[in-house]
Amino acid sequence: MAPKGKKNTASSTPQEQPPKWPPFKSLVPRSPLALKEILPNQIVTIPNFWPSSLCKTYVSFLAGLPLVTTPGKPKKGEAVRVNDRFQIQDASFAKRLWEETGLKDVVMGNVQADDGLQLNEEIRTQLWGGEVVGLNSNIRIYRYNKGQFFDQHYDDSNNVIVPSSPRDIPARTTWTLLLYLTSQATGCVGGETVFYPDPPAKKVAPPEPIIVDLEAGMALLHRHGAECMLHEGREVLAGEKWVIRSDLCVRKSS
Ligand SMILES: O=C(O)CCC(=O)C(=O)O
Ligand SMILES: [Fe+2]
Repeated sequence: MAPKGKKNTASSTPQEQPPKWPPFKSLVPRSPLALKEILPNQIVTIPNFWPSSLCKTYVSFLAGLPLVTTPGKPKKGEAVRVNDRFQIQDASFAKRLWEETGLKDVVMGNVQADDGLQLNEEIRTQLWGGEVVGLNSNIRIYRYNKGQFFDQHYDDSNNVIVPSSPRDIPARTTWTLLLYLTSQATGCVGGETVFYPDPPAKKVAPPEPIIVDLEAGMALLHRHGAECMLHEGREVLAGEKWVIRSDLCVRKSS
């Protein structure tokens, strides 16, 4: 699946001081979230992960952060990414996003809506690529204005540390997490995330791409690293697309 090149390794210098992120108080109490399978073992979504009120609060807040426009010309081997970005190492926000939003419960199968993907322990471990221990502290915020996009690329798996008590956990990232804060309903046209399955054999026409339309408050998870599918963030045609990005982390086997 993921050959060398076109990797999403571009990074801006992480900011020092974490922002004062708005609270998630509108998320409790709530009914259980559901995992929706888009492509087996590759793409799942969590519809209505955040209510639109929280998305709106976040977009207003994030617009005040010092976002940096990425250069149009990437370094060798990097995907063309034209958007405004803010990046921060924030273990405390990653922990809150994991534990206080219902994400941990739905990913670990502690709570599961009846209409969601039902997984047993073994299949769950296989799906996520190990024992999930939290989210990557590397939090990325993207804003795409009209004309901006993220060209076709693969996402890398990275070795990370997930802070924990009594001991920090050596981990690696296995799935990308994208949380969409805007959609057509908020005036954003275009900007879909599109996945390109590999053709089943050489000289065979590639399967239809999988187009995921933006939904404000929906989270999308997709497998990355060696089995990452080629994907892109399509050009935004009107309005603004806002995304919060992190990754699922699994315990590194020693
Ligand atoms: O913004 C999108 O739809 C895609 C983002 C993406 O591919 C990434 O963060 O690696
Ligand atoms: Fe990506």
